[in-house]
Amino acid sequence: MSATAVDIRGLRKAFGAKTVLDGIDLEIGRGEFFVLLGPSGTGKTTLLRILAGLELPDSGTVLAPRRRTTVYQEPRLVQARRVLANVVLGLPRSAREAGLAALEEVGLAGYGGAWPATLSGGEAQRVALARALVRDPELLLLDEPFAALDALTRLQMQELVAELCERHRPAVVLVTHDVDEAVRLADRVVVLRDGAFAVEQPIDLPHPRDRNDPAFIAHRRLFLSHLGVAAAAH
Ligand SMILES: Nc1ncnc2c1ncn2[C@@H]1O[C@H](COP(=O)(O)OP(=O)(O)OP(=O)(O)O)[C@@H](O)[C@H]1O
Repeated sequence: MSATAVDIRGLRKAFGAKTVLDGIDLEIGRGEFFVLLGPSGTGKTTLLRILAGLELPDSGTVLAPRRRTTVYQEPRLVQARRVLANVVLGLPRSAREAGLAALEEVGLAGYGGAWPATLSGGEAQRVALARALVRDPELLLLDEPFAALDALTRLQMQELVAELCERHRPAVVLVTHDVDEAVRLADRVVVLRDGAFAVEQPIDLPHPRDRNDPAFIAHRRLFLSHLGVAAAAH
């Protein structure tokens, strides 16, 4: 089995006259937690959509596992189906047990019969995670999955995702605007700017990571400076 989950070579993508991705090369290892940071409109979601098979590149090659799934900023639950039915949507009946186990893993044991409308934002996002988990993805694509949550729930969800990924070891691509989230979770971070990687940095710190650790702060500074934010202000 290859150690590489994702292999992108010379990827280019334009929308009309606007080149969004301009010759991207990227290899992501199995079980690697990879984070894409970048200012708004730099093509992070476009890269994720290409990895999901939802968008085609103009040129270049993209190899990604077929067993891949995306969690979005909003949970995208079917309101007319109960929670468990949402988790196993599109799967055979035999997936029910695995669906219940996935709900338990995300801290929602006993919620299978609930309706989505009765859930908090954080709970709904946990259901979206369970729906991803039950598919046992080799590649988990996370498109700002915590962005709509309050600060405390966001921290709890980051912890949960770190635990789940540690246990199941999918390759992960997380898109975020949150520098601390990137440093907290990533094995490697890139900052995407003007169609290319402005900086690429492994984060080799033990988990759980302490925001006050000088190494954490140094990474934060580096990424903020590449995002065009004055590091001194932080
Ligand atoms: N289907 C499309 N048609 C035309 N332009 C598009 C399309 N999809 C994306 N774009 C443009 O491509 C650029 C990159 O968009 P993308 O959503 O990938 O950026 P992003 O880095 O994810 O932004 P954000 O952080 O704000 O979500 C933007 O200028 C956007 O308007």
